[in-house]
Amino acid sequence: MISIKKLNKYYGESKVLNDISIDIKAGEIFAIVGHSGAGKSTLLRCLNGLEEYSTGSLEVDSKEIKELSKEQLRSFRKNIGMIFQHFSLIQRKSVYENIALPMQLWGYEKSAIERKVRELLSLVGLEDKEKAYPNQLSGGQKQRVAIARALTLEPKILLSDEATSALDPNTTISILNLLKKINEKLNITIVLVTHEMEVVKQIAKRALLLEHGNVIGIDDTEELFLKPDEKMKEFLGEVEVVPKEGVNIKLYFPKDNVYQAFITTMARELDMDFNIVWGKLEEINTHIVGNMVINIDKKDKEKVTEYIKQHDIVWEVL
Ligand SMILES: Nc1ncnc2c1ncn2[C@@H]1O[C@H](COP(=O)(O)OP(=O)(O)OP(=O)(O)O)[C@@H](O)[C@H]1O
Repeated sequence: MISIKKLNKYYGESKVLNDISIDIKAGEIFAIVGHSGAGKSTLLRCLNGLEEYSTGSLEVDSKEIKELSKEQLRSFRKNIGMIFQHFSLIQRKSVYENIALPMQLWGYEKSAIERKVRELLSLVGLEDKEKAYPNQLSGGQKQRVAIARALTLEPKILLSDEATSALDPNTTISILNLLKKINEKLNITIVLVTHEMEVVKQIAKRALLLEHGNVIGIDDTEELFLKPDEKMKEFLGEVEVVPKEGVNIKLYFPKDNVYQAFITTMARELDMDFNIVWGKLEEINTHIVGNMVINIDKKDKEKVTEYIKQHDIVWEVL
């Protein structure tokens, strides 16, 4: 659905996107992740034609964005909804009027607008707020209005630029659940930009890591967090503190394996004690995944690694 190849973007002399290549599939929830200034928003703005790219190709539905005329770009944007960190609602308009606005601008009939706005108010759970004004709403409610407004023209793609960054953790979860529902129910492709790893874990199927305009990783979210490579660890700021004595083995539990009492069974079967250095379980994309570091005596290394190899466990010696 979205195909980006060798995309480069300069602001004057400064290169802010360097040789970006990604394919985003229809119906996917895809995250663009990075620290401040990485180029996330610039990439998102290239996606909806708000920003021009310098070289390379960016196709949406097999159409090269930079080859679209002004008129074509206008109808292209109809297919792309966008939500922002600070909601961008019009303060002097009611919830109903805010949601109705894009359809009014495109000249839809009043009855069609009314039908659509009511359907969307129900989808985002704000049926009782249609007469309220933005300053009478909480942050989460404002974002729900913005989401409804972004969906009025029935876009195929929803772009989200830090849409939960101004919200508290519980409200963030409820907005992410709403985005998941929209993705499943309306089959809308969602591309979201965020600097929050929790957001990526909760919602994204795949993620792209950006740093200073460079891609430093792109993979399934579970893979990225379950078995981070050195760059990902650096990106996450994770430092692994392990004992200097003995051998430290890190075990990665895939989603189907996590509840199995692997460690205790191994201890029993090998008749051996282990030190558990640390371990963590995480929910990624509704799956529970985890990893654990054990510390063993040097003399037991072969026995333990042989045992692990016989099971469906990913592991490494640290
Ligand atoms: N209009 C502009 N003119 C010149 N430089 C710009 C412009 N917009 C962004 N930049 C620069 O491009 C780089 C990437 O900015 P961008 O806003 O895409 O990053 P980001 O990852 O979205 O960061 P943040 O999360 O802080 O918004 C930054 O160095 C920024 O200063």
